[in-house]
Amino acid sequence: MWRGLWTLVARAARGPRSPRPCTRQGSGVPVPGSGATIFALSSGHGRCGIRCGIPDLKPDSPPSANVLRLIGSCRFLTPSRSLLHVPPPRFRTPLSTPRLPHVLPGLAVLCYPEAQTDPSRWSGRGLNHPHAQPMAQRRQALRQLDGELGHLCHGWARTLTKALAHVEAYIDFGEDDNLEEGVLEQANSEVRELQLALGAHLRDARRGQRLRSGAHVVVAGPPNAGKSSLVNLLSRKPVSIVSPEPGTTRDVLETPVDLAGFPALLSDTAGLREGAGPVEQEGVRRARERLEQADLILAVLDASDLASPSSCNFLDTVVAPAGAGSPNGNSQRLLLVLNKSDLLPPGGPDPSPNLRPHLLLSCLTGEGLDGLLEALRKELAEVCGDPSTGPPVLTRARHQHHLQGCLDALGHYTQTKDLALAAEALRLARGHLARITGGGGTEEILDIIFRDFCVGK
Ligand SMILES: Nc1nc2c(ncn2[C@@H]2O[C@H](COP(=O)(O)OP(=O)(O)OP(=O)(O)O)[C@@H](O)[C@H]2O)c(=O)[nH]1
Ligand SMILES: [Mg+2]
Repeated sequence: MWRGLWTLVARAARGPRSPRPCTRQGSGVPVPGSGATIFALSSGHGRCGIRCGIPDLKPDSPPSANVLRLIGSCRFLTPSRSLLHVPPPRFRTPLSTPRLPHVLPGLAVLCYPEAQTDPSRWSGRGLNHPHAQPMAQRRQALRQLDGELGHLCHGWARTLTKALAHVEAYIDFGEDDNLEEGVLEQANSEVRELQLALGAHLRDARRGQRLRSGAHVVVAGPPNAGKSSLVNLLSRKPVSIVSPEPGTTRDVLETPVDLAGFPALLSDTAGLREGAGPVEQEGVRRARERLEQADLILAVLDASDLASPSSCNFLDTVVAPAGAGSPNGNSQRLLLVLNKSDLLPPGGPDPSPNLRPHLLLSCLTGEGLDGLLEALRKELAEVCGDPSTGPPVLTRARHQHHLQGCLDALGHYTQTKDLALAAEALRLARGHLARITGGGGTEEILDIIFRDFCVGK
């Protein structure tokens, strides 16, 4: 299988855009040629890929050891699965990552369908899946890899181990060895602080999930406002049919996109209006359903047609409630976009001074797109959590599961009156953290007991 892979790599590298030949690196079996190809296995939802690049080999500067080690570890591809060669010009470039300083823009991408690998093994090393690597995801993954979340968990684990050791010491030596007063109270207060910290962190978990899977951004508005044009503009591909005929889009069309550095699932929807035929009505029903699930609504109106009944109806039924907050207290995020600004008189007054804050855009000319992307970046940073500023968020279900298990066990600790059961709850809690951080063995507990108390001496 590797021979086949390398043949493809070498063939890609020998193409017209890649004058340099390749040699195999990392596994010891050379591929004819004098240069060197570095590739990186990467993965994402549903498929993964291999990205190839020619390293910038300076005479006294070999490719980084990281690269070579990764090549040696590419063990997820199995011979039974076929490789799909995506030829130029569909290269995914540039291949510039902080961890691979020697790799130049990629020569080829070998996409590998239906990979059943654990994405977390590869994403975040600067080698993410070629179609799913918005900056925010990459930053978040790098921060997790660099250990920010790890440091946090290790800190919690240390606190918990100490509390457990002190409770154990109290049970085993409390009467005979005259442990200092307040040992239990101290453990209780540390556990309470830990509960607060874990609870706060877990509340961020949904944001982490959005960062991993993409925020749901729904484009909605009255017919003919330019919703599909906007979806095509943001996704930079013709996802939806655009036509001057109102009611062109009738179903929900989804496309994954990188929106201002954040991963998002962008949905185009049918124009909201009453009294259309049954097919369009079904489209409208689906659009409304999708709106309810949106993390962020991109509400699009025709700036030159704000007084039409469909525009007014949309403002009343979708835009106003989102701004005012829903009955259950969760107001939906919404960005109001007035499209077709090119149809307004140049330099004229704002067409709608009484509307809530809005952005003027022309999908036709692209004017206003930068402002929209900046507004999207701010909104999505709120929705997903901005990995460059906020605390590291939980993007992995496994971490979330164990932190929740730890928190539940701490809840039992605080509730039970039986000291033996309380210690068992702490042990359980520590076990959950150990699944993330490792450690948590008996030696650690004993070390703390003998360090902190004058027992058995
Ligand atoms: N002048 C101008 N025309 C635009 C602009 N954006 C879209 N259009 C035109 O408006 C018409 C409708 O655009 P669509 O993107 O199909 O609108 P839609 O909201 O998806 O329409 P439905 O799917 O029917 O609800 C098309 O003829 C577009 O070319 C714009 O910024 N300026
Ligand atoms: Mg449309």
